[in-house]
Amino acid sequence: MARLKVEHLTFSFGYKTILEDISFEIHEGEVVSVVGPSGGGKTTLLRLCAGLLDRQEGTIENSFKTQSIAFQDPRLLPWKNVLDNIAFGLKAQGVSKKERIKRAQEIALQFDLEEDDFEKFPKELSGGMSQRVSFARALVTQPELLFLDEPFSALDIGLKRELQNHLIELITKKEITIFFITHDLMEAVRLSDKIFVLEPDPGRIVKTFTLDIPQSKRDDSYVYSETAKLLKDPYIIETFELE
Ligand SMILES: Nc1ncnc2c1ncn2[C@@H]1O[C@H](COP(=O)(O)OP(=O)(O)OP(=O)(O)O)[C@@H](O)[C@H]1O
Repeated sequence: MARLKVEHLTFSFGYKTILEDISFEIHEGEVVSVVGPSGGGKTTLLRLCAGLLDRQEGTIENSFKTQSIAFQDPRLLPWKNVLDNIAFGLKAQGVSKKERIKRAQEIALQFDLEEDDFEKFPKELSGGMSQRVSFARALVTQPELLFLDEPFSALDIGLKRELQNHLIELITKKEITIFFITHDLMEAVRLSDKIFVLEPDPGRIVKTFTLDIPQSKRDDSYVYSETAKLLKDPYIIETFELE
């Protein structure tokens, strides 16, 4: 079974230690989120795990065969149109041009992008549309492991829910493993099997919450009541400085 295994990871920018002695495992089919205050090192941890930053101390073993990432800012290629942006990762997989366009069109329509938008360039898109293109680009390659860095934060509630539901479908079909970071405890409760609390200065995982009910069965009242419980947890109170 594929897994991401992190052991004793410590990382500094210059003299500032950002992450200290982080260890955890993510197994195939799991959804794991990291919550914590701004500047606590969440993005740094995700970038290290995704191989976008060079490790300093500790080890990271990633045995997933394919992975992709969606960031908070969409990072689309300005010289490519919507479909070509979505299809970008498929080219590297050796998928034919015809098939790339077909798959990009299918996922674009699933994410409520319209045919009229397919030829548009990033500068012609709204923030929400760009987010959907970025999310579609990350999913079109059907990655085994998906890294998400606050991908829903700039979206309106309806769109956020729609994309979350799309992920929940993939999670329910056991088609994906997800590691994501968020400020939003409700989002973490809606989607995660495990939630790590990252306390800052330097970043350490101080608590892990486990949610046992399948994501597809978590209705709003479950999400609200579990989030309310989390908000009373001493580690959450301390980490987010709620008092
Ligand atoms: N390239 C860099 N060079 C120097 N310092 C950096 C760099 N990137 C991030 N940092 C610092 O590392 C710390 C952790 O940043 P990081 O972006 O990982 O936090 P975060 O928890 O993801 O924050 P946010 O939720 O605001 O995105 C911050 O103090 C930040 O200023």
